Amino acid sequence: MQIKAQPLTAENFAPYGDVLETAGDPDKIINRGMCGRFHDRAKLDFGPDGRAGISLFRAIPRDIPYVCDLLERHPDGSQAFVPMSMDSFLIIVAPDAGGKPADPVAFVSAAGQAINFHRGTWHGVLTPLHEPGLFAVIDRIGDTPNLEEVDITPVTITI
Ligand SMILES: NC(=O)N[C@@H](O)C(=O)O
Ligand code: NI
Repeated sequence: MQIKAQPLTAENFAPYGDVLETAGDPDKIINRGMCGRFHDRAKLDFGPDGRAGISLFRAIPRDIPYVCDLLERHPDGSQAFVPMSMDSFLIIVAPDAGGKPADPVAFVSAAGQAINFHRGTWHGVLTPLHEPGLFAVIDRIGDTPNLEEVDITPVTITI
């Protein structure tokens, strides 16, 4: 199967998670007028037994077309990917169909956008498209594995 990644927007990503971006006016002007705060823009969820963690990922950029043959989800918490460079990256998600992923959907972010997968969202692993592939990842730290992985029929993704 081949799919084309669509531009990432808050609307088209809403079934899967949140898009973090400084679009429009800030919610608050702070720091004596020197900073706009886009306040509380993601639904973070770490479950009753977990806690929030920030990790840094340095991932190898992928070439396009990109073949995705694995999806995963985190049943116990959300996961946010925040690029530490002004580069686009590839986001692959899929609706759930009886505990397995349905056909995937792909998005490509604009520079300056970040995402937060809601708890349990089927997704491809972090997929940078440019060096340095450096991201801050905010997700659940806890005692459970919090990871379900599923091999899928390979999907070729273009942009
Ligand atoms: N496993 C891990 O830390 N990362 C994955 O969850 C991922 O989505 O990249
Ligand atoms: Ni993940």
